Amino acid sequence: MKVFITKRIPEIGIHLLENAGLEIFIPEHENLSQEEWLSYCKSNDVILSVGSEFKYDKDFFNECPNIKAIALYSVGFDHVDIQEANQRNIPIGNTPDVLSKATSDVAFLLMQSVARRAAYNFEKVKSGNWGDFDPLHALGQELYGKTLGIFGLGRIGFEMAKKSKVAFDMDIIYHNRHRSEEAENELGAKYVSFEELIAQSDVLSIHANFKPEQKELFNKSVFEKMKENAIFVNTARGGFHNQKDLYDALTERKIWGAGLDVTNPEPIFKEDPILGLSNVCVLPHIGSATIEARSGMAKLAAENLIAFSKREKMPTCANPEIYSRNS
Ligand SMILES: NC(=O)c1ccc[n+]([C@@H]2O[C@H](COP(=O)([O-])OP(=O)(O)OC[C@H]3O[C@@H](n4cnc5c(N)ncnc54)[C@H](O)[C@@H]3O)[C@@H](O)[C@H]2O)c1
Ligand SMILES: O=C(O)[C@H](O)CO
Repeated sequence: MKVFITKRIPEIGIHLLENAGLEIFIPEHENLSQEEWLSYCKSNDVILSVGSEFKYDKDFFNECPNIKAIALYSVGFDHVDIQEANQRNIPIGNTPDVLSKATSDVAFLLMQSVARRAAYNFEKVKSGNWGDFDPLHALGQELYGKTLGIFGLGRIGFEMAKKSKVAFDMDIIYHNRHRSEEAENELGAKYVSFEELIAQSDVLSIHANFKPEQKELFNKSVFEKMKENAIFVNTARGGFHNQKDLYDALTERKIWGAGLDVTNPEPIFKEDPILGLSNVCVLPHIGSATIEARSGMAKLAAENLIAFSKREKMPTCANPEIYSRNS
C-alpha cells in the first residue's frame, strides 16, 4: 500500500508506518501546488493529509478513483465531502482528543490576552513606548465570576469550560446539538438557546465543528445582540464568523474584543484592517501546535492507516457509519 504524506509530520508517525511495512512518499518540498498534490494523489493508494488547503470533494474522488482511504492530520474534517466518501466506501480517519487540551489552551490564552490587552501592550513595548504607570490607560477586565458561553460543547469546548471554571470560577452556559450531562454535573454548566447564549455571554467561545450551512453564523445581527463587554473567541473555523461584521462590531464598540486562532479568509491578508485594532489578538491557527499534541496526531493518523492496511476499522474515524453499513 503506497502512502502519500502531504507534508512532513513528527517522526513517530513515520516510524509506525515504516515498521508496519507501508511504502511512504513525502514530497521533497513543502507548500505543494494543487497540481502537484493531485498528481501525487493519483500515483498512491492512500493519503495522510496535513492541513485543510486540499479539498476532498466530489471532483477529487472522481479524478482519483484509486484512493482507498484518507487519514487526516486534524480532528476537523470540513474539507472532506463525507457523503461522497461514504458512497465510495472510503474511510476518513481523524485525530480527536489528543489535541483537545492544546487547542482549548489557545482559546483560554486568547480570552485572557484580549481581556488584559496583552497584544496591544506588547506592541507598545516593541515600539519603544513602555509609558508611565498610568491609572487610567490600557485597563483590561477581570474574568472572575463572569459568564463563559460555549458554542459547541464537545471535546475541546468541555476542556475550555473546565479550565475557565477552575481558573476564574466562571459561570458556564452552553449551546450544543445535545446536552452534556458531564458538563452539567461536573461544571454546573447550563444549557441555553442560541439567543440566550449570545445575549448572556461575557466571553463567547466557538468550539463547534464547521458545516457549510453554518457559514458566517456569527455576523452583524449576532454581534449586535452581544454584551458591550463581551469577548468573542474563535478557535474552531474562520468560516463561522463574518470578519467585516466583526471588525465593525469591534470598532463601533458593540463588543469589547476578539481573539482569533482561525480567520475568514485563512490565512488572513496582512492588509486586513482587523489586524490594526488594539482590542484584537490574532494567532495563525496554532491550536494544536504543541510537541505533545502534534506527536499524538501523527501517531493516530499512522494507526488509522495501519488499521486500514490490515482491513481493520480505523480507531478514530470521521465516518464510522461505513463500517456498520458493511458489517
Ligand atoms: N484551532 C485549531 O488549531 C483547532 C484544533 C482542533 C480543532 N479545531 C476545530 O475545533 C472543532 C471542534 O473539535 P472537537 O474535537 O471539540 O469536536 P467535537 O465534535 O467533540 O465537538 C463539536 C461540538 O459542536 C457541536 N455543534 C456543531 N454544530 C453545532 C450547532 N450548529 N449548534 C450547536 N452545537 C453544534 C457538536 O454537537 C459537538 O458537540 C473541530 O471540528 C475543528 O474545526 C481547531
Ligand atoms: O481540526 C484540526 O485538528 C485543526 O484545525 C488542525 O490542527
